[in-house]
Amino acid sequence: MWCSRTALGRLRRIAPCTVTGFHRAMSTLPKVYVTRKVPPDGLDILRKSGQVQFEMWDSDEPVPRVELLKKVKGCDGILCVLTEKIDAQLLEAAGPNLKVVSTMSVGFDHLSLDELKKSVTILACVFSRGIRVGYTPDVLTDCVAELTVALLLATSRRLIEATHEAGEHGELYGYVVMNLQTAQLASWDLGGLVRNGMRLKPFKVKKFIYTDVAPRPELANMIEAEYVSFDELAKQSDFLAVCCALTPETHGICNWNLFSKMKKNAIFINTSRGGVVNQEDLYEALSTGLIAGAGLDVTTPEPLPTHHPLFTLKNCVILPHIASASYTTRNAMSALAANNLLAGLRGEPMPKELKL
Ligand SMILES: O=C(O)C(=O)CO
Repeated sequence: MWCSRTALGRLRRIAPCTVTGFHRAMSTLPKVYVTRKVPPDGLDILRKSGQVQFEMWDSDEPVPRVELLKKVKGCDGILCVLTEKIDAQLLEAAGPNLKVVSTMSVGFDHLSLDELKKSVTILACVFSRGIRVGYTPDVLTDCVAELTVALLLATSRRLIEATHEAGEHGELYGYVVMNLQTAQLASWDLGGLVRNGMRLKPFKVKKFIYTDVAPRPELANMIEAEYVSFDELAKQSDFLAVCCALTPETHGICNWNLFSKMKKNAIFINTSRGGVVNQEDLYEALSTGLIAGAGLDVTTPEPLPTHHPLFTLKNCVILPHIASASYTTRNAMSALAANNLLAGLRGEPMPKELKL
């Protein structure tokens, strides 16, 4: 269904055989495909703008690739989420009208940036695709930090395991874990450490440490975090929370090299992207007691197949990528994604544009 705001402010289906003035006006509006049932605030912005006609994959499940390739044909804009690979094949399917890709996510590893800025040859003329990209940083960081803390506590206090024991035991006397008061909490994304650290400080964490491309004392001072090398980070942390973006540099960085340097009591948390972890190495580390536990909000692939070995481990808590899943946050993300899209189509600066 292609939709826009009518003169009466209502959505209507375009009947191809009844071409009225209204329909003619509609057909000149830029076409947008929305790849998921996005929360109401974003949809309202698109509808009320009167600026676009859009069709939406009206489901909480990802749009099948074949359908997506069909639907983007001739579109001026795409509003997507992180399950959609925006790559050469998709850009080819969309065709030369495509001007804006607006992703409702802070992560953009599903977008092939090289392809988006690439030059293409059409009828012997070379054109830069010049596609602009919007994304949604900041509006989800509190929600993600909240989930990171929840996952860290659930994993370290073995809450999921404990719920299964509750029917059989009173006080589980042998069930002891390390708590936060004696712990050193680490991350190699300082922004993430600060956001998580501020929430965990009242738990009386002993020390915060981080590594990054370089020390960032101003931000670090907010929680008195100490800059250490990657090796020291691995050796010293009791809790290691990964919050960095997935890039060629961070791909697979959490591997045997890291796990083998960590403490036996260490808890590993990942709320960034599954791709930063070598899952075979993580399985080995968890199943041989090299580290104590892992809490993963993200995996490769997503969803992780139910027969995956990580699911057999009691000391691995796996969630289905829900870090940003609160009503307020998802609405804010959808609103920002819609505003990015509309600004991009008007040729104006986007509220949050990714510089390509
Ligand atoms: O927005 C993103 O990139 C997320 O992964 C949200 O959890």
